[in-house]
Amino acid sequence: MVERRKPIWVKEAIEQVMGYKIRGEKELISIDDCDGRYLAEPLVADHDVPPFDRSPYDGFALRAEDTVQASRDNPLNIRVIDEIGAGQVSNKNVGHMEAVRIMTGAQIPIGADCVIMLELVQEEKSDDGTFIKIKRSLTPGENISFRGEDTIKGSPLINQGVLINPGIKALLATFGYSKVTVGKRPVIGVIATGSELLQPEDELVPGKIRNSNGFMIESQIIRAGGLYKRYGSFADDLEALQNAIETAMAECDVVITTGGVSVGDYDFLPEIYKRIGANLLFNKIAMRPGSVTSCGEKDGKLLFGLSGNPSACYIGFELFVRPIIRYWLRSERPFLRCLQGTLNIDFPKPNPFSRFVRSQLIYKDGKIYAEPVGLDKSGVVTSLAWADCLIVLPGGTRGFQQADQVDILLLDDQQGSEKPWQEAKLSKL
Ligand SMILES: Nc1nc2c(c(=O)[nH]1)N[C@H]1C(S)=C(S)[C@@H](COP(=O)(O)OP(=O)(O)OC[C@H]3O[C@@H](n4cnc5c(N)ncnc54)[C@H](O)[C@@H]3O)O[C@H]1N2
Ligand code: MOO
Ligand SMILES: [Mg+2]
Repeated sequence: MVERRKPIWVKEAIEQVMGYKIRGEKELISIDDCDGRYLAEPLVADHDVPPFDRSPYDGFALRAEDTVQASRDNPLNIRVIDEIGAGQVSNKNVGHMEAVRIMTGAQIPIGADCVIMLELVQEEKSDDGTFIKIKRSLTPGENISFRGEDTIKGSPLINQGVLINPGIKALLATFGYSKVTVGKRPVIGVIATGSELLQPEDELVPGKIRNSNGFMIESQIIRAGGLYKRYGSFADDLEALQNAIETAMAECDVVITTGGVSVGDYDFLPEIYKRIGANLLFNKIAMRPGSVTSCGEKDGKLLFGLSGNPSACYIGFELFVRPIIRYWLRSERPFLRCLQGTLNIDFPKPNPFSRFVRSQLIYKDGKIYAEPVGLDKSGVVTSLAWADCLIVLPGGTRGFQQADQVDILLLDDQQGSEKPWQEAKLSKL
């Protein structure tokens, strides 16, 4: 008699997994290597930016009070007493009816309180020196980028656990972080199971397919911010598989297998959980696809048994493994971000369980829509390539119509969410 498994809610499965979440260690790395990494300490401005009052234009720095009488009919002559480019500092004090020729980015000289652009003055050189003719008045502070106008010393800028993007990298350089403290990446072991599996370079032969899940999971690990360790694919051989899993559990922070978790004759994962003495957190979840997604814990480490069906495998990773990786990387927002939007087409399939539909986001007339992509079957692989979100359709519903409001989980988003999306429990388990 085949065992009957008791399903649990997705929300509960996430809670069970997060019961074993771990914050990873920190490491100090070169700024050159920080792309794609997560800040392990908050970034605080340790000085004002800009650090001095500076000119935003190529022009002349002068005193506004000297220009009060200037007009088209009454141009005033102002003596140019110095010239500075960015990086230079004038040692002259700008006095009455004096100006310093200044380039964009240069520090405003003492005495000056405004800048006029080069295009707005006429420059005249004579034996008596260089003068500019000013035909308009200026106000104090005009055309000055003030010290601290971007950010002031002590301002919190970026939280820990945030992905270092090009803008954050610019801040690291601005504040002198030639080395940066980031979260050490968890090493996730990846094991594909199945006697039908070939390598990408292998020719197809009858009955066999290429291992796509292994590569997909590795890519999902990278997207989540972790490191993968590839153990390759294994035939459905209990002893060999158990060996590989035990080795991976010893060498990695988390281990993922794909395939072999259901009730088939060659689905050996359930037996392996028993044999290695893992504490089985769940082996059935009220969701589609991915209902067979399993997870065990051994000595504080998680062993995820993702489905062999590509779409189920993909979704199992995003819902359960991703938050573990993001939490490890010190994120305060490890879960998928959820938006509410409008279903763009009918989806008539009834849902006994919560359904996660591979979909694409669409922005139309200022509103958010989502539309399923490809065939909605667990064994389908192609739709994954087009999906940038998952529409969540609650279980216990009889299908959905165009214009219904739905929850949408974002797949490529880096911001994340503090909490998992709110699962609607409309059906009975
Ligand atoms: N009698 C039942 N049969 C099945 C049930 C059930 O409840 N009772 N559940 C079905 C559901 S739902 C799913 S999902 C699958 C899960 O199967 P497994 O996780 O045991 O995976 P496999 O049997 O090894 O493979 C399933 C499918 O996926 C293909 N596969 C496997 N690994 C890969 C890979 N690395 N890359 C690409 N494709 C892979 C494999 O060839 C099979 O076609 O069980 C249902 N059956
Ligand atoms: O777990 Mo299966 O993917 O529900 O189809
Ligand atoms: Mg199976």
